[in-house]
Amino acid sequence: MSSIPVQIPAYIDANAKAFVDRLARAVAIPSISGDVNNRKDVFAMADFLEGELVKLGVSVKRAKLGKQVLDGVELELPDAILGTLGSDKAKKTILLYGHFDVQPALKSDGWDTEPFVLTEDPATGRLIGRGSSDDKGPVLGWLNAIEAYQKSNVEIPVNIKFCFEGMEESGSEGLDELIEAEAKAGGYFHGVDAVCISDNYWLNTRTPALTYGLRGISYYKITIAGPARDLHSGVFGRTVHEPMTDLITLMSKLVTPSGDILVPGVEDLVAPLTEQEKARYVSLDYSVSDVEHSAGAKVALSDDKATVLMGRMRYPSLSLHGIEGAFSAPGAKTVIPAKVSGKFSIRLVPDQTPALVDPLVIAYLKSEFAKLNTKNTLSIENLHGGKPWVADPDHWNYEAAKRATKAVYGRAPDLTREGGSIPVTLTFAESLGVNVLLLPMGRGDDGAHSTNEKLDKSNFLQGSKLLGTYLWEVAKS
Ligand SMILES: C[C@H](N)C(=O)N[C@@H](Cc1c[nH]cn1)C(=O)O
Ligand SMILES: [Zn+2]
Ligand SMILES: [Zn+2]
Repeated sequence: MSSIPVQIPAYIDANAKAFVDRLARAVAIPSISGDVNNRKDVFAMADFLEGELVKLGVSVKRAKLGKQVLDGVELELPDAILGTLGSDKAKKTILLYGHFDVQPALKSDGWDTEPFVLTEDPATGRLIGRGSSDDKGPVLGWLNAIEAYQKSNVEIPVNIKFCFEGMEESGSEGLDELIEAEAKAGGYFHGVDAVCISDNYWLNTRTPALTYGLRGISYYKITIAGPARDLHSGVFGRTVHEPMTDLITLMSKLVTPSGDILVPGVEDLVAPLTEQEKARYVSLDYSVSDVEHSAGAKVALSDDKATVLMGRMRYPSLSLHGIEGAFSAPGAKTVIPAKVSGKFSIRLVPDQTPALVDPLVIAYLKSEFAKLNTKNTLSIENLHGGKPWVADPDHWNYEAAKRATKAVYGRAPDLTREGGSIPVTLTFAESLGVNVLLLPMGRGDDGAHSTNEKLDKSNFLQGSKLLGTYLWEVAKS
């Protein structure tokens, strides 16, 4: 069988500057889905992407997803962008999903450069900016690949459906319902043969990967309130129940410093490990120094590679994210905050689901709060959730991606499970009844969600070739 015509990768190399410039224009739009003040930017990013798709001849339909209440403000959810390119009955139809929203980023968080100015470091070839790796680079990678086919006068060998959303970093609100409706007969996604998502990362900085699992998530906000207003600690200290003291005590009961989850019953739901499965982690191209390199410090929980990998891929984790309402500015303000909210999430693995885990968490928080004998009040909210997902890595969709990886990178990919979450992955798999493949573009040290997020220019270009080659190979399956 034929290989992808050489003009396609050659076009990508020859147009590297234009592709990086387009990524810079995308990064410049601060499309932070979790911030009320940036909702207009998420819409601007949808407009930008729609414009770029239309230039490629994609027929675009914007799907309204309704409204949400965020920080007490009612907001329109960003439109999802659905698209179609090709409708040849003789070809397979591949659905591509990605997201155009990003995590928050402020220079003062510790960035070396402006987060929304894509900055190329000539020494390392890094393209630094929020969303460069997660997920604007990969989304534009699909567009680069399609443009390369068209400008090389090579027919795209599959029909393509697009589903790009602007709420992935905030729980994909509204998208499950859309996917379920559009999967039905006559719907936009009906007839799709397989799904491909480029929205995660290699395990390390050397080996391309295909990913066949994701952890789910349950995200909680617990609020403790008491005094009618913030108080002077000299006047009220040791005089009133302090919400911050209650909150810190409660949050300290959730997880041990070595990562064990203390909520009774949560770890018991985890599917048992088999020797066969353990062997897969042992064989992956990975070492503890890879996690230390990505984290930027020697802080791994274990010196054993398989234990570290399983901590990310097949065991749940509970992370404490932040406290809203607490004093956090510079200086030494002597305040007793009147109301504070702690935020934490649990990454879920088979056989855990939010429906099974949430009641355990809520019952435990209530019982631990009762032990504090405080007169303050506790309220618990579940901000969003999603189930874990695991696919068959021997499916033809994966076999096509393995061939594409070999063709572009000259080596076989690592088969990985990702510690992060893309909740709609399972929705696609279940409602369409097809295989879903995760085909990452960036490296393990990209720093998604972190300061100085980057995408290596070589990953952007080689990754665009990989996505184009995958479309070529999957047509042959
Ligand atoms: C893996 C993907 N690129 C990603 O970053 N997903 C987010 C999804 C999420 C869930 N709650 C908030 N964001 C993640 O895993 O954190
Ligand atoms: Zn992402
Ligand atoms: Zn993300």
